[in-house]
Amino acid sequence: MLNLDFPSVACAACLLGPISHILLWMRLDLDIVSHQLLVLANLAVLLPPVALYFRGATFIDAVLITWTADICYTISLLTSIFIYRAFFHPLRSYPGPFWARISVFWKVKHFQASNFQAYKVIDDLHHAHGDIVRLGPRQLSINEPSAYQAIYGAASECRRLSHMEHIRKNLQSLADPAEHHARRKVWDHGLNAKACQSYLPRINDITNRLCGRFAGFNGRPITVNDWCHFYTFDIMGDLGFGRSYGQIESGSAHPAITKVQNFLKAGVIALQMLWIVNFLQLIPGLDDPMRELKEWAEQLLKERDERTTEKEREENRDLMSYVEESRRVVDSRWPMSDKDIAEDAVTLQVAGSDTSYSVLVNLCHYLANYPELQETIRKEVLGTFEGGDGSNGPTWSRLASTQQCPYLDAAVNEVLRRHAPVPMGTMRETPDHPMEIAGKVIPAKTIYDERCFRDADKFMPERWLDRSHPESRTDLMLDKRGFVPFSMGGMNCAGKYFAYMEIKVFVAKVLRKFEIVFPNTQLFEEKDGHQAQLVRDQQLVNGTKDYLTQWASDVEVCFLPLEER
Ligand code: HEM
Repeated sequence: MLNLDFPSVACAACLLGPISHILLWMRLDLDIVSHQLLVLANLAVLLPPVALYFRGATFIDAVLITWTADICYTISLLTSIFIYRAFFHPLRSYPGPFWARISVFWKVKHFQASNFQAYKVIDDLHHAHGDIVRLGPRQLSINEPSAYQAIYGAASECRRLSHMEHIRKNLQSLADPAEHHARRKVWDHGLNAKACQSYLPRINDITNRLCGRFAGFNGRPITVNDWCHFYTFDIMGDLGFGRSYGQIESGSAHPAITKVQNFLKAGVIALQMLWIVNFLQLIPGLDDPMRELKEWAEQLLKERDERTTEKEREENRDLMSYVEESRRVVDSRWPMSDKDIAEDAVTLQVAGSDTSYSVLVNLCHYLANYPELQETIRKEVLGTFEGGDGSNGPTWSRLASTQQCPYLDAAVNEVLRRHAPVPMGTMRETPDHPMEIAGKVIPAKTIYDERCFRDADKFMPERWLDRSHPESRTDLMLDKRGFVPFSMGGMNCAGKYFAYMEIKVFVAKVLRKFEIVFPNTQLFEEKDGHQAQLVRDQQLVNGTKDYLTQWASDVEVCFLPLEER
């Protein structure tokens, strides 16, 4: 019979904890190797008892000694991680909640407890601890505009988190700057000013259809959120695959899109613990809405190829026709499969719709809440339509002009400032060596979250007006570098131009046809004045959720038809 020395095994396991922490665990990216580690952990529980049994130990003794070793090892490893993260980690001098130093679970718990208003949790932390806060074991949040260039700028050494690519590989998750740059060039061709203008007739057409639906409500109150979602997704469907999702016509959400939205709700938590996503992906049959959307994107691309000839697609180019070009033009070092193209198609759908939608919802609120602003913008946009019945839409060069439509531009920017569609911004990681950011040396492999305006919590488009404008309030603009809704640098939003176009065409067409009012405007006007406007604005802000992209508060308004002008 094999003699087992329990105390010696327990002592050896306790020693192995800190040694393996220093030599192995601190060097591994746990988000990437999590499932291999899970397999190893299972083997560590199952194999030793079998080996010991065959070497003559009793089955009970073999199991007990393995469990003793596993438990001692786990406790000593966790203690070592705890002591290191709390007192010896290179980020130890940065302030923040104690438990946030120890585990990402602190953040996850507080994000969830805030009812998915993570930006408020982060804002409170900055008020309590200053501009740089330790938000996780190896994560800092930096609320200092002078740092943005160093973190996101084109010359920055910071990268996207490499483990994102291991979950899903698409343009938006690519960490390698060279591969990203090669693929991004193609997108830039499809989303530059010239290309966007070629999409204008299709955007006009979809906006006309939306206005037709609004007219059908005959001034009855509607919650605009769904309609703005239908609008932005239908536009992306049409421009992506040459086929709208038909949501404006049906008045109901496409099932695949509902799935994506549910997925994004979980995404804000999943992003903090990508190792869990790795595990979940291993479970066969587990519902994966993104996979479903990708398969469906592949199907739509196939149908589009069958429906149209290459020549037709070349004559009537849509966004996906540029993305598909990646296969031919991107360096052979990074070959692209049909699945990669479908991944990019999904990126286009989500990045292009779930962002602009919230800007439209919030704009509807402000236009209804500030009737004078609405009338000013209406006068501006009416001057951009040339004759006819307006169905061809406004002249883009006029609509885009900050000289001709200064308040429209200012209102859109003010909404983007106050209600960033990607509320927490995007994360970056320092390189393999420490670097200086905002006057501080930030250790290697640190992850950032990000976030300057007088009366920052007030909706004041005037802060955006050019100095030469009589209503300009440039005194409210302290540091424009704090305005980065589209991020910055070579990995910034590819669809910025498109987004401004879509939003401004929506406003121009809607204001030409309707007056936007709250259902109870009469009541408000009699009872209260500016104070009530501020209260309503604050309610709008308070109801905003962060599901990776912004989930706007419900906005109920009436579209009262105007005499054709
Ligand atoms: C108001 C609307 C929008 C906002 C605020 C916005 C914001 C953003 C942000 C913050 C990013 C992340 C950049 C980073 O990683 O640093 C991003 C990426 C991206 N956006 Fe937008 N976006 C908007 C609309 C659009 C539209 C309409 C499209 C497409 C037509 C689009 C396409 C993309 C793409 C393709 C990426 C990935 C870029 C890359 O990785 O190179 N976005 N956007």
